[in-house]
Amino acid sequence: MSAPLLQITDFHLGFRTRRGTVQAVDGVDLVVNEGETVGLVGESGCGKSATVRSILRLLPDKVARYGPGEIRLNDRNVLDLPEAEMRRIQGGDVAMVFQDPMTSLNPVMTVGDQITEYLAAHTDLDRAAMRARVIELLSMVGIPVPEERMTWFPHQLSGGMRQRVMIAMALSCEPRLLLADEITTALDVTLQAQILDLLHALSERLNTATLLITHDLSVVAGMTRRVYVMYAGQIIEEAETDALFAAPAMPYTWGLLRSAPSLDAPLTEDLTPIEGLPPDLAAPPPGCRFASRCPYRREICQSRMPDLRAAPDGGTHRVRCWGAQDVPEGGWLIGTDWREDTGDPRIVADIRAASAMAGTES
Ligand SMILES: Nc1ncnc2c1ncn2[C@@H]1O[C@H](COP(=O)(O)OP(=O)(O)OP(=O)(O)O)[C@@H](O)[C@H]1O
Repeated sequence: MSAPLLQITDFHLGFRTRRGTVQAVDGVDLVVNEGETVGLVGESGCGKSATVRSILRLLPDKVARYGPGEIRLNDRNVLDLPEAEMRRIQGGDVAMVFQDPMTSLNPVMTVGDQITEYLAAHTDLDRAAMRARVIELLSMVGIPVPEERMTWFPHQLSGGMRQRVMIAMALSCEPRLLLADEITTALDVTLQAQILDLLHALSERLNTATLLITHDLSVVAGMTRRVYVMYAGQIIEEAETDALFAAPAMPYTWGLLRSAPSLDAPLTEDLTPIEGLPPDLAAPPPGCRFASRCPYRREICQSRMPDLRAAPDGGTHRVRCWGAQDVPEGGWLIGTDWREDTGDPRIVADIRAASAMAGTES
């Protein structure tokens, strides 16, 4: 069997700060296969961006310390590649789209010139062919009258249009892997759905694998087949997306589901945020990193870190939680029905609704 397109193995990343090393990524394993769309979900500050930017080595050299661990792209460890080779990969095999197109687009260049410049750096098309390609790309992402819009500056376009331009640019060289970091966070709900639909359609058409990074679990429903949930620098749960929605095995994931707006709930319904704050990554606690916020914590949770192991529903579902593992050290603290034991029918109903949504749309 050939190696996965992207294989991250026991990857660590530290930031040097005056307070010591902030261990932003702490032993992450993650795989994206050719043509596959995978989600990476977690609250702000959990290390999603740090993980994803490490794939292209985009973090500031002065403060970032990569490793130990490996990030293999096409079976080559990017952490060992020379700078020139990394530049070839950026925008070639791998492209990235960020949350805020205004900071990624040049405000004093027309969008047409920016895409042309990108194409010139990565292809050997002549000027006429590049112009035709720019028009084709803009119309591919649904920008009307592309011949005219390519002469516009970023500030003349709406937020949704700017995000479409970024997607056009990222896909212009038909990358094998697209890294999409919170690309819909700044958009309203209707635009979010449009951009996600567009990305879904284009990545299928071009057979581009996508790593979709978001703090919002509802974004991955219907978009991804598999999802990784990250917390305080670690993967704490991974599963097929519909399995995760049907039976989140870790109280943190369950909390994320409760705090995400459910598409069919009335707008007046309160969301339930997860109480408390993540730990300081410069001095993480010895046990489970979610323990201080977890309503189900026991002694072992605070003193010993659980490994990522098979979840109760089996298959490829894995979870880093003492309460959801069948282990002699103290598993089944919570019991298999703990999600329903809370007596809050709304929570269970929400999980079921989300699961049904994932089931119908995946
Ligand atoms: N340049 C830096 N120097 C020091 N610490 C940093 C730096 N960049 C990020 N961090 C820290 O690393 C941790 C992970 O940050 P990261 O940006 O990867 O999180 P995230 O999950 O992507 O959140 P967000 O969605 O808000 O970007 C955080 O604790 C953050 O404060």
